[in-house]
Amino acid sequence: MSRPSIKEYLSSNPNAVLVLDGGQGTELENRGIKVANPVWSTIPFVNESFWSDPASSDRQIVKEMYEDFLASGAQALMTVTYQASFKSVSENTVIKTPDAYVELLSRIVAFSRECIGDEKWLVGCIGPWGAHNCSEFTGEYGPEPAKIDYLGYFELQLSAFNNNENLDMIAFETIPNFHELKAILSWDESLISKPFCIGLSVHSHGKLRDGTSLREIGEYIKSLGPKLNPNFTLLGVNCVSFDHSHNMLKELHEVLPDLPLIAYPNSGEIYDTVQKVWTSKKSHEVTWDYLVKEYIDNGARIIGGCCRTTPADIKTISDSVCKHSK
Ligand code: MET
Ligand SMILES: [Zn+2]
Repeated sequence: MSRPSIKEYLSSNPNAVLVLDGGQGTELENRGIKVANPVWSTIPFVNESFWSDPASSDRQIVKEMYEDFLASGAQALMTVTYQASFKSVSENTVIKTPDAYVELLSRIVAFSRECIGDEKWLVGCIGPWGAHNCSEFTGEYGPEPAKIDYLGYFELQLSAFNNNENLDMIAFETIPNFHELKAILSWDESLISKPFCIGLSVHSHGKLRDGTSLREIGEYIKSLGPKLNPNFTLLGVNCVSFDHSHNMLKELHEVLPDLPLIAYPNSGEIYDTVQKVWTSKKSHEVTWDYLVKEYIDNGARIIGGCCRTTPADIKTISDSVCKHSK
């Protein structure tokens, strides 16, 4: 393997800030893939023609997306597996058995690795429990969120990713509910056996979608002390409001000054859930350059973009990271 462990790289290069890629799902949509279905951006991989037809246009589109993110300066790139839990895949596609599911994930990861080469870090993306019922931006997990079997939901995807040498890190993304976060943080090295990061889904007013304050989350993590899984590498926010994202990082950094943070907000556009379209209205009060500096000043070690951010955004981020990191 020609790249170092991402965790070791971050700890032995304390001033390094890595550039992540942008929103893969919406980028594939921009490039013509129809993602409006229960497995969202994973849909192209579910069709057998993706693998069997060398002229598959979806294959070409995914490849070109990675090429463009790489050319923009991304050093860590994510698999397109946000809505690819066993539940979502087995209930909504022809892939029904655990074996066939694990094979699907292994093919996706191998293909993504082929696209990005051996030098870059590949991050296995896992959406939240709420991704299967579209509650990741409300955090409303029903009357008894503490009783949900989070491990049962994640287990197969998690173990497939743990066992895949092509993956350098696992990312739990857009986590909107404190019970879910606590569950993930309770899993030891036998359950999460490689470096992992957690992106929180935070409302623009600065609280987790379920209303928990970021301070409370930080205090909770501190209270875990040595019980924390040593593979826990970064905490941060993803798919949050562009204009408010720096304040979220600041709050996390204040309470967890030694923990490396990760930030990848969305473009600032709003998703209209009725019309199922993104409003092109961006209310940018700040610029990427401003945000990147704020993120770095507040402990960010990985910076990228989430939904509706494009290779052009990643290029801007990458230039700002060069400018502001030491
Ligand atoms: C709803 S957030 C989605 C994050 C995921 N990494 C994607 O862009 O596909
Ligand atoms: Zn997103």
